[in-house]
Amino acid sequence: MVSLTLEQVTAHYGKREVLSSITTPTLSGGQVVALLGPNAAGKSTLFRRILGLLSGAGHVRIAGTHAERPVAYMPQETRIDAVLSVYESVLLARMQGRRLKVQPEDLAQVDAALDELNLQHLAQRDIGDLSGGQRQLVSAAQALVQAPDILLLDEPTSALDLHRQIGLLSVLRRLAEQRQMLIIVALHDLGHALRFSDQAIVLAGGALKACGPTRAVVTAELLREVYQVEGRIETCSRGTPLLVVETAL
Ligand SMILES: Nc1ncnc2c1ncn2[C@@H]1O[C@H](COP(=O)(O)OP(=O)(O)OP(=O)(O)O)[C@@H](O)[C@H]1O
Repeated sequence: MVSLTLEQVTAHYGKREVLSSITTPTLSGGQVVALLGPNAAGKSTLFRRILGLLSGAGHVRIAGTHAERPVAYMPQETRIDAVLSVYESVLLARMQGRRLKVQPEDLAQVDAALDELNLQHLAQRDIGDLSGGQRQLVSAAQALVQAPDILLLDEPTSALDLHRQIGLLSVLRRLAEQRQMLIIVALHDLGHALRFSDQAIVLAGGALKACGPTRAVVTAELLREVYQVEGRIETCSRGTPLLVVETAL
């Protein structure tokens, strides 16, 4: 099974160090990990560092994969390319780094990604004509279609309505289990993190504040210290954790 371990990982833009010595326990496939932290905490930077797009000290150790490209990434910004249809853009994402000749398996993966995210009805539309939320789902499909062992998604629900936020996070949770993928998803909604993630990594000011089971990590103390918000976590009658926010400090 795939696993990811960060050992004293740093990252810098020019001379400015943005991540300071991040070390995590080994994160294994089959689970969803929420990457949490306030604006500018370093979440996107950590994703870029894991992908090898930024340099820095320490080690990003990935084990248990034989895939040519084990990690797929959905960036925060969704690019627009008006000359491609949705189907073509997802196929293009699939073909990156592969043979140029499209195989039946590639087309099957495109259909599967579009089906998973309920995007088949948009398949022939120009990607530049889509709404912001539709574009965000297509971007998720472009990452999913690569059938990675590790999937990194940077705020994939920020443009989605509530129904689609829950839909996407439910799909991710199921796929993590079915495909034994390790899915790391940057989120600002701590309620979603509590409901849909197994583990949480919390960054603040480029440093690791906490890493562990989400319910143990997302506490009233964390809300106060990291988010400057007074609140509490309750459990509803069905056992689902609920975030109750009282006031910003
Ligand atoms: N390309 C860049 N060049 C220089 N500094 C950058 C660059 N990208 C990000 N930074 C800085 O690195 C720090 C961390 O930014 P990052 O985008 O990783 O935060 P984040 O946790 O993803 O934030 P948000 O929740 O607002 O998306 C910030 O201080 C930011 O200004």
